[in-house]
Amino acid sequence: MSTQTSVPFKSTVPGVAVLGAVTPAQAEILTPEALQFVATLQRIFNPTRKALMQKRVYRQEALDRGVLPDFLPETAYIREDPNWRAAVPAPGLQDRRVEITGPVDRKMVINALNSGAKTFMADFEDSSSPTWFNMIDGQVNMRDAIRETITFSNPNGKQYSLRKDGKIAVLLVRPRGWHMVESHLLVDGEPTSASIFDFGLYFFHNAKELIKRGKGPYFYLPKMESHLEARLWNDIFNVAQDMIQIPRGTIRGTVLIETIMAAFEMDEIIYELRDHSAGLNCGRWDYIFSFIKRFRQHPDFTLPDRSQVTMTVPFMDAYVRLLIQTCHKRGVHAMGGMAAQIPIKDNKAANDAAMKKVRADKLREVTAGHDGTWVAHPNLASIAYEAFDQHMPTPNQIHVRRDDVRVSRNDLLNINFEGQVTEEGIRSNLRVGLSYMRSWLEGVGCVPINYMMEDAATAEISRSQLWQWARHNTKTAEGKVANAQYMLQLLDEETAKIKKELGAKYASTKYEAAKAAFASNITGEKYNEFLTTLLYDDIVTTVNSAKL
Ligand SMILES: CC(=O)SCCNC(=O)CCNC(=O)[C@H](O)C(C)(C)COP(=O)(O)OP(=O)(O)OC[C@H]1O[C@@H](n2cnc3c(N)ncnc32)[C@H](O)[C@@H]1OP(=O)(O)O
Ligand SMILES: O=CC(=O)O
Ligand SMILES: [Mg+2]
Repeated sequence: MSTQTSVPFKSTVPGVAVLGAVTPAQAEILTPEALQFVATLQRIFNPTRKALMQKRVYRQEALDRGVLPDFLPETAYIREDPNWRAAVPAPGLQDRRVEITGPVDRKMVINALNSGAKTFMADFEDSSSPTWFNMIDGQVNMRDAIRETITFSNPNGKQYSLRKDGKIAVLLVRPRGWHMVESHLLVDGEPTSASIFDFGLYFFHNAKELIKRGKGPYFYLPKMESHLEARLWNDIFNVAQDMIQIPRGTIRGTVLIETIMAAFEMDEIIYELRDHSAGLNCGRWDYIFSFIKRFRQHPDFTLPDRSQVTMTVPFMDAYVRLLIQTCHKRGVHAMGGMAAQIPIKDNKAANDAAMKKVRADKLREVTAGHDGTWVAHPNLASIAYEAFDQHMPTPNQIHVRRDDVRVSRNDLLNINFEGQVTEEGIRSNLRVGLSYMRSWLEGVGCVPINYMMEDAATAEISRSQLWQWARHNTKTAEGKVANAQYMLQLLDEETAKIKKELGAKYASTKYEAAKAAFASNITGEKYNEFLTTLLYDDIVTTVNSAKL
């Protein structure tokens, strides 16, 4: 834990080097057996991971040439077969009407498990800055949470422990996506896949304990772009279960459909994972990001201000409907997503307006047919319960089939709706991007900005919109051309405002580093696939130089 001193760690496992310093508690995670387990998965599966990442590059080249996505002809037999079903919901996952999410920080893990939500998605991904400390400490926190020994003493004197009434949320874990590596663990001289690192350590230490306690190792699987990427997870699940000798099919994974490419492969993704599937989730924020990213070279796919890209615009509405229909056809949960509004403490009227938006979002989800939803903050759980309890009397509504729904390729790509790019929209994206990147570089992956939750996915939207608008010299509502020069001028102005607000404190923040990285991302020239991979080297803190 944070009060302990971190020291270098020497691995005794052949071919495995730990380059991050650890506290004594963190060292308990890095047992030779656990490191060997992760190394085995890495050796078997990392080549496939890398090949799949290369496929994404080729696919982008085709998109840039104008080959837009479509349902795959070669997997039509999977989509068109009405008879196959995925696994039945695992113990503790039948009723998921309210799921709280949050980073793997010790205090927040306790608060989330105590929040009254049905489940808690502990997030190594969008809401975590993947510093070595955060990632390895998160594993300590997961281990202690599962064994119900987790406690926390806040420096302000407040003590935290788990509630004793048996109403602790069921745990699901979201490992980092396929695109990330963990540079503090080398296997045969190469950084480990961050997905394999997060999954492997969590699974190795906790799978049997979870089963003993009547649940299982449950995951959320982020940012996939194809059913072949889902197949990779399924293969890993099979080998991991075999290695610790638990039955195949014990693991459950809920896949976030949060890329435009995956939207065309929903059936196939469930099919690949069918013995391990716990359904799909509408990862709305990454989905918007992906839409902008993948179509960024096409001026006719330019979206208006971020605030105008709501869940009811045609391409978002189509994606929701297709996801619910697909999940229920295959007997699995169709989970909703995250409203970005969070409680506002110092302004009742503003808080009421924000809560009204959350309520409307949850009502939309439950009446559309979702089986549950996400909340970003414990105080939002009751609003989500209200909507789902009123409209979903059963533990889920998987039995409600939506065979009447027809969603075509054109529907998934339909951006015919009113909207504008405004100077305020540009400034808002600049402030979000700058402030979020600053926090991320300082080790915090989810922050309130202007009373909204901002995380890696929402910041990516802001960054990518600016890039796309500059790339196509988009005209603003005020009649300006939003080219690179304009973006950089507004970036200077917004940074100056922040500098003035913070005064002397500014110098001790990472704002300048954030600004430098941001500036190179908003001119419409070189596009980086992810902000997180771009910035990752800046948070790497290796202490051992040994590269095996
Ligand atoms: C696009 C996506 O991927 S969405 C999923 C990823 N995003 C998330 O998971 C969002 C997680 N939420 C958060 O990180 C936070 O709620 C924030 C950053 C948005 C707001 O945080 P704050 O401003 O600190 O909230 P606030 O001050 O109101 O917190 C009050 C209490 O609730 C706790 N809390 C707030 N959010 C959470 C949460 N999601 N889980 C557990 N506890 C929480 C705080 O730790 C604090 O506890 P304390 O009173 O014991 O100190
Ligand atoms: O992970 C969720 C999202 O909206 O992105
Ligand atoms: Mg996401």
